[in-house]
Amino acid sequence: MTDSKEIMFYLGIDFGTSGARAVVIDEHKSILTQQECSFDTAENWLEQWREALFFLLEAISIDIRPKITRIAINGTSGTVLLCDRAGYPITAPLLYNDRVPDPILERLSAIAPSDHVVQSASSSLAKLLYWEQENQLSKAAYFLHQADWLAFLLHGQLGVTDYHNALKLGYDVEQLSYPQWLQNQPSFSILPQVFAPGTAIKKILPDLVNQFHFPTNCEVCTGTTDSIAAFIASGANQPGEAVTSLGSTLVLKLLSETPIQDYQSGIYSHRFGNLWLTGGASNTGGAVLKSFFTDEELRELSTKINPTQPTNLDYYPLLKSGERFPINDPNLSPKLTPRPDDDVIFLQGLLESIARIEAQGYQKLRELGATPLQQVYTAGGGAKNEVWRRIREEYLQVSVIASPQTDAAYGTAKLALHSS
Ligand SMILES: Nc1ncnc2c1ncn2[C@@H]1O[C@H](COP(=O)(O)OP(=O)(O)O)[C@@H](O)[C@H]1O
Ligand SMILES: O=C(CO)[C@H](O)[C@H](O)COP(=O)(O)O
Repeated sequence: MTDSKEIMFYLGIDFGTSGARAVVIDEHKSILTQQECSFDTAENWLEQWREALFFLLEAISIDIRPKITRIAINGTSGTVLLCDRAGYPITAPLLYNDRVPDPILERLSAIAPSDHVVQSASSSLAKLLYWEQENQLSKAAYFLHQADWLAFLLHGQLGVTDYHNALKLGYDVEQLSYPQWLQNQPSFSILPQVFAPGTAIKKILPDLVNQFHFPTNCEVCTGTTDSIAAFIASGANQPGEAVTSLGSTLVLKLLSETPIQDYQSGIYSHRFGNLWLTGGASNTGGAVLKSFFTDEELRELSTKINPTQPTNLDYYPLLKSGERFPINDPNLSPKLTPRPDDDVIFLQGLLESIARIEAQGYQKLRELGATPLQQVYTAGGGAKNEVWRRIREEYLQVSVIASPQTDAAYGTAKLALHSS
């Protein structure tokens, strides 16, 4: 197989909550192919991720693969694992929504600043401390994020991450270094070295060149998180532009000239070039809708909703107690009653309530000094719901448009395209 010097394609792979997707683009950001697969069960995650990765590579046409010169992968933010010197996982991963037991929170508050984003039972650092307490670290050589480990399967390089994934581990994205309080921890030696998202790290492994016919100069880059990938996909790039991801969870990201950090409301800021992606992730979202309705029912029932007649049902849709944003309260209870007999009205109440939480989130960002909201793009499974878009426009009082591209994998392919 000869390497192609003229034509260069870029592959982005998104590992979301319910499945994985791959998108290949050319230098003009036009999509050449899209592939996807879903995860079958909520167990054996590492095996499922590995299989999904290689399934997606195989699914990309043999005509396209030899021209892919850069690959980047995004994962869910806060999904982490421990592995040994050879990259073999020595624990099952802890997922983005897994929570550590309460005593770990006391350890966290003893070592990290009180208003830091790591002060959460689901932060990456909380998970590291949990494993430390469980005596897992003596066998571990590397603490990695999901995206780091999947990239390792392609380039063979361990101990590397990006500063989007590393934020919830405690990496200081303003100073671009690990803070001293983290460097003082005994587990510091197993933390990954941090690069800008989309940095080319290493060429793809020779075995994979042979197996999949990638060019020998194909580089694997550092990745990002799923929500930031969806933001990049949207094309939003001006302060005041925001992307709401209506996936399993509700995630808000507003591009701001100033970073915002507020523990009480679960707000934090990712570095985004010279700007800041401010926002937070709520536990409400599509997973709650899915617990009541199939996708088909959501589509059907939504067409019967009259958005000009609000229900005034005041729900707080959660699968279980605990909220992160716009109220950071691990004990906040779900509120899903009263349930009307008519499913159309019930769904409308759920959609309105999630829209209200979204509006409260943007309002909070404004109060704390973020660049005022101008326009909202929408990504994720809920983006295709037109009646929800209209309901949300009412609550947000700015225009709400479906992202021209909503696929996180497309955003990650763009990251690979712009990589250094
Ligand atoms: N028509 C619809 N209206 C609102 N939500 C929907 C609709 N169809 C699917 N969803 C929601 O989209 C979610 C899946 O979105 P997706 O972006 O694939 O999530 P993730 O990658 O976070 O798992 C599901 O939880 C489902 O409830
Ligand atoms: O619910 C989540 C699944 O990944 C994350 O918490 C959400 O994506 C936000 O994380 P980040 O701001 O780091 O991208």
